[in-house]
Amino acid sequence: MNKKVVIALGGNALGSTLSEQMDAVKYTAKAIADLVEANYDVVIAHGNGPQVGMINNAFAEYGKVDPKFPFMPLSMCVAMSQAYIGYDLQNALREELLNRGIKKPVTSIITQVVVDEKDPAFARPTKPIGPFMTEQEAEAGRANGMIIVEDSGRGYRRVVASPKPQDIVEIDTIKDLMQAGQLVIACGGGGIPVVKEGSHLRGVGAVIDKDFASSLLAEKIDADSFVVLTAVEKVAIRFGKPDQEWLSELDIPTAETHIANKEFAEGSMLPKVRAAIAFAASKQGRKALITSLEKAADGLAGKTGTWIHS
Ligand SMILES: Nc1ncnc2c1ncn2[C@@H]1O[C@H](COP(=O)(O)OP(=O)(O)O)[C@@H](O)[C@H]1O
Ligand SMILES: NC(=O)OP(=O)(O)O
Repeated sequence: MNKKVVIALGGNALGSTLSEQMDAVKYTAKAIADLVEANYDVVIAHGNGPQVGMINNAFAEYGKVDPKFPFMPLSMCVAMSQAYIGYDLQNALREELLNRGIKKPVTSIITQVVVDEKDPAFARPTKPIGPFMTEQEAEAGRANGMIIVEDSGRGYRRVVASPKPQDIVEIDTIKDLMQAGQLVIACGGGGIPVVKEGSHLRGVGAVIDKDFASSLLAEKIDADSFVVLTAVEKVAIRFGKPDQEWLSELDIPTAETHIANKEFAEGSMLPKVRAAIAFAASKQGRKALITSLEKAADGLAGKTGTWIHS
């Protein structure tokens, strides 16, 4: 039986602009097609930080048409990001698989992810979205009600609430499509954040971390492995320092110690390690891998990357 793998694609797999994305997805499709050829049943999730901010900004004009929405709601912006990233990714994958003689339908699922309205994350926005800004742009954004923070000397960036994912509404559809042999793209941008109100699902203003949403997705489909693909081949301690040490494996207690020692940067490596721990802790034998897009196949073959296990 094929092994089930959930892949979380980071920013380098998609780029930040439309033209970067169109090029990046071709390269990304090759790395994923390699996994399909190696007989993994793959489900793909992806980020949307730059894209969801860009969509939100682009809709600033819309407020003039419909004063009820001075800003396009973030839930709507996440839905749009899922659609246009999914569209590019789906077509790049379809073409790459066809070129290799593999007949496998590729489908993007508009995915809603349930969050808790009482999640403390709503009171403490931390998720950076959109482009970097100058000080003047940041001032203008603040005047429009945005929360904008300075990002470690690199400029200013808008931050929004990022509640933890609780449930995946379309999970049965994802499972059915996998069962039917399809390559599924789901939980894009962490999923459209919704709260349950009886039978109604109400979109809320947040962007869920795609690493946490993909970890939950991996749990729900009972994946053999959860794989976070980012720009580095391995996780390091003392990252960027002269005595930096790349790690090939991490058990959960050691990972927790490194977290307590602030070895993993908040907003970049920390959520990945936490999401990997969540999957590895969810059931005996489950393992998570953090590696680069280029090394995905080698990583799954046990040759590289950082493996997180119980
Ligand atoms: N301890 C660490 N080990 C390895 N990389 C780290 C570490 N701390 C921070 N990083 C940085 O985190 C980046 C991954 O985070 P980010 O770029 O936000 O992810 P994404 O691929 O999801 O867009 C790496 O490329 C690396 O520059
Ligand atoms: N939603 C999300 O986590 O996007 P990024 O990975 O682009 O930050």
